[in-house]
Amino acid sequence: MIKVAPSILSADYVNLERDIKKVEKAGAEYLHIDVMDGMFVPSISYGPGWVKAIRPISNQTLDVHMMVQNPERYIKTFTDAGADLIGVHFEATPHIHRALQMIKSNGAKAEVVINPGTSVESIKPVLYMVDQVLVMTVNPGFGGQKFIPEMVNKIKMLNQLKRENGYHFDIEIDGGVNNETVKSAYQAGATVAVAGSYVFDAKDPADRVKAIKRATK
Ligand SMILES: O=C(CO)[C@@H](O)[C@H](O)COP(=O)(O)O
Ligand SMILES: [Fe+2]
Repeated sequence: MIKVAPSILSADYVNLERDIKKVEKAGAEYLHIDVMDGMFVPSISYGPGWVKAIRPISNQTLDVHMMVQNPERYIKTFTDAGADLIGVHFEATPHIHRALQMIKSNGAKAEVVINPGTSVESIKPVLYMVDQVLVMTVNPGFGGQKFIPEMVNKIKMLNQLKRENGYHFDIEIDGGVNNETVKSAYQAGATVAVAGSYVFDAKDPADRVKAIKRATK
């Protein structure tokens, strides 16, 4: 069964604690926190203050997706705030190896993220050192977009590289995930599913977390 990472981007910010408790109780192992800087992506979302505020009210893995240009500048701020896992985009820095090293040396799990237009080939040199790879299944910047099915092939390639080299990283998908789109990704080897609008735009977010899990039984 896939692990579920609800993205608070689509939660009710005024009732954030209530929404987080609902998905945690429903069995969501991760909480996905989308940090957007208005440069790497057009939107601006929230920063380390949110991670610090959420840390004491959730036992979930706090999964920080940094959509930030030159993320090295902020890694320590986010690990100090309580992030368990930090994702940095291959496209956001000329120093992806250094950025991943920084995450690990600050005590968090390190994730490399690739946009839909970036190949698996380009991140091969850092696969030996990561705890998780995030395959974007939409172009980053906004919730509520449509899953790009062509990305499933990248999951297959990553899964094969895992097998061939004895790597243990998780493979996460992010964007347009629901109880239907998750199926092919799971079959290809995805182990963690981010879902924002599908979970939080629903009347009952707990049901949606369970529906994603059921679809991958
Ligand atoms: O990183 C992002 C968007 O850039 C995501 O984490 C979104 O929050 C996913 O939203 P949905 O596509 O599930 O609505
Ligand atoms: Fe995300």
